[in-house]
Amino acid sequence: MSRLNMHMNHVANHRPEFHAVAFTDVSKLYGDKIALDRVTVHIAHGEVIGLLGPNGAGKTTLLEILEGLQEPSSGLVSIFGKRPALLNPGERGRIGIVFQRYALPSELTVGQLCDLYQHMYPADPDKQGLITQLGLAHLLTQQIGDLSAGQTQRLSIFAALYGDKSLLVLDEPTSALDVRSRRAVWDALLLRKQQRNFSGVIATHHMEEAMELCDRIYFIDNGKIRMSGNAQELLQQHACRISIKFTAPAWLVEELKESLPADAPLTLHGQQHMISCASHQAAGLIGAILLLEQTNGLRLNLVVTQPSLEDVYLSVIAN
Ligand SMILES: Nc1ncnc2c1ncn2[C@@H]1O[C@H](COP(=O)(O)OP(=O)(O)OP(=O)(O)O)[C@@H](O)[C@H]1O
Repeated sequence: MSRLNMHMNHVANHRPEFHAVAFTDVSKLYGDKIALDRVTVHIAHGEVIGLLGPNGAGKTTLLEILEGLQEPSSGLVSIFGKRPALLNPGERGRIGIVFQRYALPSELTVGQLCDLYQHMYPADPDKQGLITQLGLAHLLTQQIGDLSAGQTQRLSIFAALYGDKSLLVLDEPTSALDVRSRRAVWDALLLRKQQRNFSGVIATHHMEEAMELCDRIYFIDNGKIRMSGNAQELLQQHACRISIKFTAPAWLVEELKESLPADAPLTLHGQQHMISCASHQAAGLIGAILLLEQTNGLRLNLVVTQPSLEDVYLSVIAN
């Protein structure tokens, strides 16, 4: 990295206005419950981050602070260089939100709400395109109060994406969606991202969603950030183990056990045996099993599984 880049990074880390969102050393207490514990998350302009963590980890609390619905107990929060409470209506209008508890006006029809958004954001030319992409075209005359949970969620995503948005704050935006609708929403988000280059923060329980949509992923647990990076970095930082699964008669398993390294345990899962090993051990062990298969004329149904982001997550959260 050049000295100029290093200097710019240093300045950016200490000047919140250089980030779209700066969460610096933020804690939040509900009574004596610590929901966020000295959390620092900086989101660059045009960057979308993912928040992954178990139920009660603090994801919604972080998003609610960002939205100005909660005040932090300590620490600094800024959006485009300002405290959330000090944003003017115009600046607020450039934040697209999907919240679990955010209700749309149930007495309007879908079409009326979309028209209202067109009126609020007259410069956005693509109302019809977004309606079609999000699978809302056949629902325009339906009252919002009569929509299913997934249909309501797709309409909330329309409301978040439509208009000149600079920041998206999405809390489990596809939790109620079927597989096809979820992918349609991802496509719509990625397309708008290409066109608008907004920043964003997405809390989700879907690893695949985080990998598809986010430039960087934060694992949060018990109010603390445990790990962050892009998917590749997270996999590399955390040396996860490879699993080698096979079926074999007991005598062969006993034979194999004698040649296994002490740190590559063999366990039985139903009918399947599994060896969990470090990546540098995998090739040798696979070779040994294939040799046993060949010399004994057996079919051992060997399956090798590389660690996934979900494995990293589970192991980070378990620790
Ligand atoms: N208004 C509140 N009053 C008291 N405690 C709260 C309040 N809101 C959240 N909490 C607590 O703070 C912690 C963090 O909750 P939060 O809703 O931020 O978790 P989350 O990561 O979004 O969980 P989930 O994945 O289940 O949505 C939890 O222990 C929760 O019980």
